[in-house]
Amino acid sequence: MTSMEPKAQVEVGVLTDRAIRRARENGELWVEPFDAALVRPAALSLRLGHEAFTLMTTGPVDVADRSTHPELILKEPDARGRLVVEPGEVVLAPTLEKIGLSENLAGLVDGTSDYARLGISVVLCGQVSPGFGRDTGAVLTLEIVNHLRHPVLLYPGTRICNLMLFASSGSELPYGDLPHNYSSDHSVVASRLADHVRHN
Ligand SMILES: Nc1ccn([C@H]2C[C@H](O)[C@@H](COP(=O)(O)OP(=O)(O)OP(=O)(O)O)O2)c(=O)n1
Repeated sequence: MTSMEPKAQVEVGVLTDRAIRRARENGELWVEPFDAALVRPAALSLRLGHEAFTLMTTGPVDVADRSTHPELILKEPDARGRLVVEPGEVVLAPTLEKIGLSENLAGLVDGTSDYARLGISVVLCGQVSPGFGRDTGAVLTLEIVNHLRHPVLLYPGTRICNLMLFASSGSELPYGDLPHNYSSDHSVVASRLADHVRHN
């Protein structure tokens, strides 16, 4: 992808379907792979990627101490390519799409209501900063939790969350310029919290 310099003005407020398509056309928004059916009335849907990791703890987690953080254990799909999530398990999985936002856009990502109604949380409603993925594109990381008493089977490659996009007034320090950022991640990356949490 080419670097995204702030270009034409995007519409103010939440980007609706027409504005999302326009933002893609004028380079404010980059999505790969893109499917026109992902564009919703006021959001861009994203699909579950093909890799998943379970968060495995062996003891208490001190957020400031990386050695205590949960380990990311790769999960194999079942024989039919489905992702099995056990009750109470926390699974990190990338979106299928890599996205890139110019400095003029910000986003909020949340699971779709279809999943919430089944007792499955997909993401802890994350904010996506202006400039996220601007240089190379980056996946978003989903934190999938099964709140039911039995396993659930998920289908990689299918729609799982919605990214609401907002026109911003242009960030002075875009996310990709911050240290310790997730702006070039092409797969799930463990929490970097230990790098910047304050030790008292
Ligand atoms: N489910 C999500 C939500 C967000 N992000 C990406 C987009 C955000 O721009 C970036 C950082 O999100 P944070 O909420 O951690 O924002 P901070 O501003 O605190 O960034 P950091 O923690 O990297 O300093 O991670 C993600 O990959 N998956």
